[in-house]
Amino acid sequence: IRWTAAGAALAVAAALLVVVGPAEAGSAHTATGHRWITDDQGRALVLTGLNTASSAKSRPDGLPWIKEADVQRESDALGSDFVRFLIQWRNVEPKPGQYDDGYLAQVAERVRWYGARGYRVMLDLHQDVYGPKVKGNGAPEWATENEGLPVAEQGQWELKYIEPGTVRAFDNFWGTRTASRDLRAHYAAAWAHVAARFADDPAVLGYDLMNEPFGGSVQGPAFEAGPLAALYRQAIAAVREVDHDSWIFVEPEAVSTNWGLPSALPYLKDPRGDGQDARIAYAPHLYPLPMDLGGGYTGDAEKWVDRTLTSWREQAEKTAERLGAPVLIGEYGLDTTLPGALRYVAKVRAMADGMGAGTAYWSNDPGSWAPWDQNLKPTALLPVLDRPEPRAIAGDPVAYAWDEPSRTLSVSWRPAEGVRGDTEVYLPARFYPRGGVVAGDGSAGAWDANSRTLHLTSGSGGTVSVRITPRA
Ligand SMILES: CN(C)c1ccc(C(=O)NC[C@H]2N[C@H](CO)[C@@H](O)[C@@H]2O)cc1
Repeated sequence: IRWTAAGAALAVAAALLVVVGPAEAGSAHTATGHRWITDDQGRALVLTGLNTASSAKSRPDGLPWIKEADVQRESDALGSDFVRFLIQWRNVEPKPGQYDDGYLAQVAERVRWYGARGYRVMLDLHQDVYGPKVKGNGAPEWATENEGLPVAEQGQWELKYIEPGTVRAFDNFWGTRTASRDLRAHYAAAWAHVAARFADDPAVLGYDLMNEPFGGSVQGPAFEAGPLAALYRQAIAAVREVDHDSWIFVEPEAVSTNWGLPSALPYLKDPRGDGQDARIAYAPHLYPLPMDLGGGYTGDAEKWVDRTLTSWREQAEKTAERLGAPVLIGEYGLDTTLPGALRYVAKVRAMADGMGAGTAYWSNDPGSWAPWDQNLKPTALLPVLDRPEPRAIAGDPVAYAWDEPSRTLSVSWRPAEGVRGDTEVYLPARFYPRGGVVAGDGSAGAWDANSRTLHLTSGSGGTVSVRITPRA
């Protein structure tokens, strides 16, 4: 396959043909239509944050660019409470069966920086284009069996995925060909080693088993329901041997679902249990192809992106329902200097609110995609990401939404048996300089000016619905 604009446009058309019609806010698939990641008080968590960091892909130490002060700055600037933290297999297992615990200690130190500020951390065993030996990142050289086949440099990095050497390396990993060793067993064992290290770390929420999986010469449902599901089952079993409680996040094949095409990922059983006891979460990425093709969110590109968003949500909710899983959008983002880019980001956040999905923006690396520039000064993106949001909802969430024109954050929930504590919402200074005024049910509890969090009690009745506006 050669990814041409025409071919990609065809993919978009195919994606949009599967649209059954917009999943309206308030449809069965919004907040009360799925499971939630909950805290130790049983509260539903709305996880909001960034990916940290793309720089880990290329740094020899496999670590992000940040220092502890950068975590403090993010917390002060965005009020975020979640981070998708990239780690590299090449650093976890530099030699077959030999693990670098010094690397994991470095990772643990950064996890501590986030945990000390109330963040929950998802560890993402990240790859793009398999690994350095085939001009990508992620896998160690010893696990890259490209059999001498070439990988030519490409003007568009994505095209390296379909170079002969890359496809061969993936085929040997997935067992589509017979590799010299069982690479999937090594991958699962590496995850078991990481999970054993972080199983008792209170800041680590869970593990994202593989970034943007690619099936090599096997694509689509044959890949997702075949080798990918098999690897996930192997890794889930390995992790559960050493870590009973962390959440395990699974991603679909990227090349189609990023754009709103369906996933064929099947239900993945958690040895921990079924239903409410299972802790498998669905973590798709969102990158509408029309935006890549059209360069922004205006005119025709905006129309096509909107149709892609509708299709993407429909497909993500269908897959999450099949998996019995909460949804966390593991990546969304763009060059925010593109026309209409900030309206797009705001739209994605509003869609995530309607889905009851967490979000991790791609990425925190200083530059035109990020909330800060190369001098760590705020970009125009920062105020778009720094918006009011529930953080923890003390019951079964019904809906929540931010309306910027009226400066109103609406939150409603049904108190639930066994759920303790208040509903907590983040109110950024830019909209709520003196805190918030609560109208509706429930009463405003303590205002924590330090974390800019308003606590809402649930009262003793049925559904609680509140609207929070700025205090004059
Ligand atoms: C051809 N294939 C397999 C392909 C094409 C395009 C992407 C992609 O844009 N991914 C979106 C972002 N995600 C990564 C990090 O996970 C970033 O580098 C991409 O911008 C992925 C795969």
